[in-house]
Amino acid sequence: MLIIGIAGGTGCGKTTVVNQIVNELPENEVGVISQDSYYNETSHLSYDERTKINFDHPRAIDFDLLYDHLVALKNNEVIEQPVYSFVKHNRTKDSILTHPHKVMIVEGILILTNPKVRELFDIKIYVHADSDERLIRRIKRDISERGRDIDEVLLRYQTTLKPMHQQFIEPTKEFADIIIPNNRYNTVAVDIVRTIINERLL
Ligand SMILES: Nc1ncnc2c1ncn2[C@@H]1O[C@H](COP(=O)(O)OP(=O)(O)O)[C@@H](O)[C@H]1O
Ligand SMILES: O=c1ccn([C@@H]2O[C@H](COP(=O)(O)O)[C@@H](O)[C@H]2O)c(=O)[nH]1
Repeated sequence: MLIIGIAGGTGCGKTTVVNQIVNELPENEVGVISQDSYYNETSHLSYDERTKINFDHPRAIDFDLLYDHLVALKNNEVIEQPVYSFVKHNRTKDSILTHPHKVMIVEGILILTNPKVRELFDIKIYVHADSDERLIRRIKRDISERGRDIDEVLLRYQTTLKPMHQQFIEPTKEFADIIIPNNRYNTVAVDIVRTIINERLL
């Protein structure tokens, strides 16, 4: 199994890059794990308390579960990947049966911050987009897809997204084997990553 970690700040285009890679590979050979599925289970908190969580700090993520799931997949076991709701700020009661594949892609803002998880990656990729570009994309996406308004996104950006990005996310660029510049759609970089995957799969 080849495990690829794709990190980068919110709105940099990780999900988009993953989809571009996956779309060109045979369906049965690639699986995707999202770090977002591994936000801590917080049913013991009220909705208001959950809105105050700092979702951009590494301690918001259940890295132990993510690590256990990746090891299980490596051992050819099927896992139950939790499903997260950005509207409720919590895991739902559902899970997705995720089967091991020749290529497993793990994407998320903080996945390169955890040393144990980082060690499991055969290829580490960091997707870069400038912070103004990321903020614009985040505003548009969170309003249209995640039930937020402009004040919520801007307040969160100033209070947590920006400082956490500088403290935890941007520094993980140094762990990357490949950095994809993604201020514009970068099909050349995606082609290169796909070629590397195909070579490793031979
Ligand atoms: N290179 C790009 N240029 C313009 N918009 C992009 C680009 N990559 C992604 N987007 C858009 O930006 C938003 C955030 O992208 P997404 O892939 O969800 O980022 P991430 O997963 O890193 O948060 C989406 O609406 C997506 O369509
Ligand atoms: O309940 C939540 C949990 C997380 N977030 C934000 O999501 C992004 C990470 O997702 P990307 O798809 O990589 O953007 C992170 O910046 C959290 O702040 C949220 O808004 N609500």
